[in-house]
Amino acid sequence: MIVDDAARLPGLDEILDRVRVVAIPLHTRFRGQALREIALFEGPEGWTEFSPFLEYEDAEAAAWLRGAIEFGWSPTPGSSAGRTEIMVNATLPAVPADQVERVLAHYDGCRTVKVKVAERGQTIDDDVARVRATRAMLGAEGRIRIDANGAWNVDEAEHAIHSLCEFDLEYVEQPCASVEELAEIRSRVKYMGIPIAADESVRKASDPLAVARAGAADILIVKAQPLGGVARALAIVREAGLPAVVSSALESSVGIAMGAYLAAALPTLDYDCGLATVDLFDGDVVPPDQSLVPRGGRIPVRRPDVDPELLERHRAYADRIEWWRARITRCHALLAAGA
Ligand SMILES: O=C(O)CCC(=O)c1ccccc1C(=O)O
Ligand SMILES: [Mg+2]
Repeated sequence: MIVDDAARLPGLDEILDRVRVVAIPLHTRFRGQALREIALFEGPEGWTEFSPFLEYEDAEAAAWLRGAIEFGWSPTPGSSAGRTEIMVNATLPAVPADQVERVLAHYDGCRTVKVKVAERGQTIDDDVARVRATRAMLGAEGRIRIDANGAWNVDEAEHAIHSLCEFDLEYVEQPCASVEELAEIRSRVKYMGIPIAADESVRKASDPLAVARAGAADILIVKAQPLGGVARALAIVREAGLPAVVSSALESSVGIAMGAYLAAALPTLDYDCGLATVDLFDGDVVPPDQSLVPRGGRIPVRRPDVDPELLERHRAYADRIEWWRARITRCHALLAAGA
């Protein structure tokens, strides 16, 4: 255990009495999904979000519940260096090149774009066309990072990085699935000066520090909710001793706020954060003046107020609400048992 979790675990009823479940449509499919289901509840410190993806097992989802509880029940994390705004990147799903302009038009003023690559059913030519179109839109000064979500083997990753390096990549996120493969691809492309970032190898690993210990990445991607909260994410960054990029998990403005506080609390923040994904939604749970969609490439560091009317407008169907209540019950039991 790398942090003492000072916060007590609230009782299950305390959570279930307050939980609201919403389903928010996406204007562009992401991870194959066109609808995002999210559970929200209000703790003594404010609203918080629990939104592990539907297919995740309870053991993994329980870490997200720990993160959600921390944000609702622990004092709001303090900011480092007086940061009150966070610079964020646009996130571009693996769309055809002719849709790049339409999707990026949703993001106001982002100088950095993360391009999703290696989508199942697509080829490297699709990735090259998408990244080329992104570079054409951003101009020479924009920053482009790519994220393969571990889909390539080492040879595929090497070929892909060679094919994409002409577009000047800031870093390559999770090109391969395992820590061993990451270490191998990192050493193969080191001469090109393109850093390797680890995402799933941190947030899905039984040991989030293994990737740093193995020298398998140059950069850590950290996400508050999946890592069990801001305090745990900060501890991982501290112990890993690597530069960190704060990202998120396709959350509403409430979950994004958790990420904004993590970004604000980091001692150094050299990279734009993956906290702009509310722009992929057709709807939110907070009023427009409270929203954490980026303006001028930045989001504010604050807890947004939830709008009860929007909770109602996006309310999930009764069977889905029951499903989420059962999931919260199981994950709470895992946390209570010391998971
Ligand atoms: O980092 C970003 O730009 C946005 C967040 C993002 O890409 C993401 C969102 C949901 C699930 C997985 C991922 C990912 O980084 O792989
Ligand atoms: Mg990623």
